[in-house]
Amino acid sequence: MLLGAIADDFTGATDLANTLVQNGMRVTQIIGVPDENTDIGQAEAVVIALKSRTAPVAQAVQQTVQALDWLLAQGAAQILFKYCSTFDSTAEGNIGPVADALRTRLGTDFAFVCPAFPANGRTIYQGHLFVGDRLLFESSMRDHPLTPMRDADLVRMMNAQSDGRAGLIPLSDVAAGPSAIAARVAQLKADGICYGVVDAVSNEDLRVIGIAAAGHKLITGGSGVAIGLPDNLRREGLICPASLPEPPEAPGRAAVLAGSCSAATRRQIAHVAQDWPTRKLDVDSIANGDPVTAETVEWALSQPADMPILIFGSADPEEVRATQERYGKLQAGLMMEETLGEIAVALRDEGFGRLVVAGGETSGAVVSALGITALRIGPEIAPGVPWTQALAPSGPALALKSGNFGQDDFFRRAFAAMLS
Ligand SMILES: Nc1ncnc2c1ncn2[C@@H]1O[C@H](COP(=O)(O)OP(=O)(O)OP(=O)(O)O)[C@@H](O)[C@H]1O
Ligand SMILES: O=C(O)[C@@H](O)C(=O)CO
Repeated sequence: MLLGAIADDFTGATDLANTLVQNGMRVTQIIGVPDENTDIGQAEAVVIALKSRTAPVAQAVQQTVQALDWLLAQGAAQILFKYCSTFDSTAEGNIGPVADALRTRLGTDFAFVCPAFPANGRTIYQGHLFVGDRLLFESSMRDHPLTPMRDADLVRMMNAQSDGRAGLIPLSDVAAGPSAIAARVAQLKADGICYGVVDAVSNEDLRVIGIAAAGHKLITGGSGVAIGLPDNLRREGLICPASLPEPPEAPGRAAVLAGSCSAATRRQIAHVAQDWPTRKLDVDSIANGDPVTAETVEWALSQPADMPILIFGSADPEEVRATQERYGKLQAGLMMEETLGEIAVALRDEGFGRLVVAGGETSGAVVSALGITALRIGPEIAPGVPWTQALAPSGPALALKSGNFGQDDFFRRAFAAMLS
C-alpha cells in the first residue's frame, strides 16, 4: 500500500476513492478507524472514511491520528487528508486542528492546502475559494445547516483554525511549473509558514501540483489534489495498470434517502418528486416520538416495486433555521440522520438493494447504521460520485452523493447507470 488517505466524511471518501480509481489505482475504502482484522486486499491506496467533519475537535483529532497510525503501519509513504471542496469547517476546525495533528505525527513542517475541484466548479485564485462564479461565502454554502461558510480566504481561514501559519502559492507559480512551486514552498518554509494554500483553476493545474507534491509526506485538500498523485507512483513503476471499475451487483428495489439540504440536492429532489413515490420526513414528528420509521417503511412497501422511491428530510434554509431554533443545530441534524439510518436498515432488510444517499453526514449515518466497514468503488455517475458496493458485509449497492454534487437529474442518472 503506497498512498493512505483519511477523509472527514463518507461522501468525501468515495469522491476521493473515485478520483484515484479513475486515475488508475486499486483502492479500498474503509469505513471508520480500521483494526488488525481489516483486510485491504491488493489495494495500492486506502481511503479511510471518518465522520469527523463536525465532531468535537478533540474527537476528530483523536480518530484521525488513530487512522494515520494504522495507515503508517500498513506502509503508506504519503498521506492525504481529504476535506470538503467547499472547506466545510468552523473557526474552531476541524480542518486546522486535524492538519496540525497530522503534521506533528508525521514530523513534517509543511503541507499543501488545496480544496480545488474544477470539475465541480470549485477553483482557487489568490487563495480565495470560488464555487462557480461566486466566492465561497456568496454561494449556497453560506446557509449550510452545520458549517455555514462566511469567508472565502483560505489563508485567513487556515490561520484562524490552525496553530501553524499559512501562506499563498499563487497561480503564477503553478503556471510556471513544479519547480516554481518547490521554490515557493522553500521560501514559505524559510519564513516559518507551514501551510501553502495553492491556487488551482483547472485539472491541468492540479496535475502540476501533483508533480510538486511528490515526496511530501502530507497533502491536504479535496479530491482534485489527488488527480496527479497516481502518475507520480506510475512514473516510479510502483503501480500496476488497473482494470476498469466493475458496476456493482444490485438486485432488489431502489430508493433515494436524502438528508442534504443543499441547493443542488433540493433541485434533484424537485426533479423526480412529481414522478416517483416521494415522502418528506418531518423533524417535529421525529422529536415528538411519532413512529416515523415504521410508517415510512410501511409506505415504502406499499409503492410499486418497479419504481424508485424518494424519502427526504431536506428542507430550504428558512425551514432548517426554524427547526434548528426549536431543537438546536446538531440535535436537529442528528434526529434526521438517525431516522434516515433506521429507514435504510429496514429497507435493506425488506430487499432494497440499490440506495442513493444524499449528503455527507447523512451518508455517514446510513452507512454506519447498515454496519458496512468496506466499500468497493464502481463506475462514476457524476464527477465525484461513483456507485459503490458494500464489501463487508456484502450488501447493497450504494451511491453516496455529496450534497452539492450532481446534475439536476442525478437520481435518474444514478439508476439508469446501473442498468447500462
Ligand atoms: N429538515 C431539516 N431540518 C434540520 N436539519 C436537517 C433537515 N433535514 C436534514 N437535516 C440535516 O442537515 C444536515 C445535512 O448535512 P449533510 O452532510 O447530510 O448534507 P450536505 O452538507 O449537503 O452534504 P455534504 O456534506 O456532502 O456537502 C444533516 O445533519 C441532516 O440530518
Ligand atoms: O469535496 C467535496 O466537495 C466532497 O467530496 C465532500 O467532501 C462533500 O461532503
